[in-house]
Amino acid sequence: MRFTRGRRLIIDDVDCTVPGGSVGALLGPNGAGKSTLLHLIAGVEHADAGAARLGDRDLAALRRRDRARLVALAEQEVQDAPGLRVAEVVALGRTPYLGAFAGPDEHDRAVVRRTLDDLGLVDLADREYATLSGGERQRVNLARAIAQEPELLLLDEPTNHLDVHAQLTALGLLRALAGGGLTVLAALHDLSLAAAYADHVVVLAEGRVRAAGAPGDVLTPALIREVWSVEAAVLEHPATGRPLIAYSEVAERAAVTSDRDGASARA
Ligand SMILES: Nc1ncnc2c1ncn2[C@@H]1O[C@H](COP(=O)(O)OP(=O)(O)OP(=O)(O)O)[C@@H](O)[C@H]1O
Repeated sequence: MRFTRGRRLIIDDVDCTVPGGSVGALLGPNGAGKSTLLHLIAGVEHADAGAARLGDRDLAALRRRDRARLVALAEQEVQDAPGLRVAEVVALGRTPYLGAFAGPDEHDRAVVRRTLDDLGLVDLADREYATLSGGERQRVNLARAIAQEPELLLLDEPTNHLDVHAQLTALGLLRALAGGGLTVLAALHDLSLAAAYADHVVVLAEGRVRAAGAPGDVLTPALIREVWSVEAAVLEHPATGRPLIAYSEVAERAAVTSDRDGASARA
């Protein structure tokens, strides 16, 4: 997939795959192109070349409503919720399933109730969305996307603003949903959190895939130094055995080269 803004190449022949029914983490420094890639997959932006596929379906070729039944995108802020209460914002996730003049049916209401419960939002259900704290809003945004019951769930920094308990709850829920067949792709900045919850990581740098694969294979000190310009040790979590990244200091900033030979995904 390729995408330019004006004359600037933002996404440069990115070719990556997230296995179905798994949690994928999209990693990379600020400005790497993570949000743009999520927008391209979700159909919010349109690629100059290439396509995002879910199985063998070209997502850009689908009608908007059909695509919304397959793909949900949760961003950090919901802009279109003036005066809406939390339960109403979450119920917006059911819009792709409603008939032209029909209201929500029992299944729609049950999905909203269950999702509010899963994300600890029952007590906030009647609160106005605009009055929520940053972390509360983040959970509502996530709930709205989950209530959409997509096959592919795209999340832009879903743990931003969340306290540790809420982070683990949200990522644990995503893992459970992936166990039921949902495919998740989440842009994350916390490498240890990604390593703890993702089956597959894709590292973007300057609009290109720098590496992709299992977290333990990809997140090496050398790659972290090269992509983020930070010195880090990669330890083993004593309880889970997952990679645990311990940063030590800022490294001299290395130029990201265009050599992609070392990448495990074709870029
Ligand atoms: N509307 C826009 N106009 C011009 N450039 C843009 C626009 N939106 C994004 N960009 C540029 O595209 C590049 C990729 O941005 P993007 O938001 O996808 O990065 P990101 O990896 O999500 O970054 P972050 O971690 O900071 O959220 C950046 O250089 C950004 O400045």
